[in-house]
Amino acid sequence: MIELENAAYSYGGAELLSDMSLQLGAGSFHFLTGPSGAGKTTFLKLCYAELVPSAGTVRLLGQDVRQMDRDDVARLRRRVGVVHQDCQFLDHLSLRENIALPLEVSGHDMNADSINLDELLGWVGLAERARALPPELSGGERQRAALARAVIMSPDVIIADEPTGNIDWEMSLRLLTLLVELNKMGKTIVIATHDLNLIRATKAEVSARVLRIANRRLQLAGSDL
Ligand SMILES: Nc1ncnc2c1ncn2[C@@H]1O[C@H](COP(=O)(O)OP(=O)(O)OP(=O)(O)O)[C@@H](O)[C@H]1O
Repeated sequence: MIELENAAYSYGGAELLSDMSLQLGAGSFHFLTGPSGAGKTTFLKLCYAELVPSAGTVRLLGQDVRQMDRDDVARLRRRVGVVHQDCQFLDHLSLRENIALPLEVSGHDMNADSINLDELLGWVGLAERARALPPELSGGERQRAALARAVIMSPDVIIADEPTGNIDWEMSLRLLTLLVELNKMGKTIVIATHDLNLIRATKAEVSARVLRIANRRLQLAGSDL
């Protein structure tokens, strides 16, 4: 699904991530940890072709990101769902409209479409909040809405950047349960998190690999977490 071969990334000439080689296979579940500023968000952006490596190669769904044109990137956006760290919404649209936005932007006929928005809202526990405006939502509701928006196109890969950043433990577990469910449906999952307890709590549910960024390198963390 995602392959890195000696990939590196530099901001303004200073190398932040160096010599990363790794394969994230179809249906795999990966956590990504590392100190603040280590480059987790940057790594994820390389994984969903928001950034292009400054050296080496990143292949997403078999395609070299450096060789993608705008159409390729647009196609790819439908197959890779991203939960962003700040989960921004359009404040003047309801929660339901925000979640449906990726469908509308990609020209789906909302009436003819088989995707059941109400079912998705129910799955993330937000059926009752469908008409609420984003500023009226709690942190946990926003995070679950962001997940619903990321999966509405039925992507093969879901990349989540600190999806439990601003929510309590119980809600974090609930959100993670949703991601585990998606993985059991065959989706490839990559989650950046600081929260090692969350990783530990997931171990019983799913066979996840833990990646760590340290000293500009990507490493596989040991089993001592
Ligand atoms: N667009 C940019 N231009 C220049 N430097 C940047 C840019 N984006 C990020 N950086 C720098 O790259 C480093 C890594 O940032 P990144 O957001 O990838 O780290 P992170 O591990 O996700 O951090 P956190 O855990 O705090 O979210 C930081 O020092 C950041 O300031």
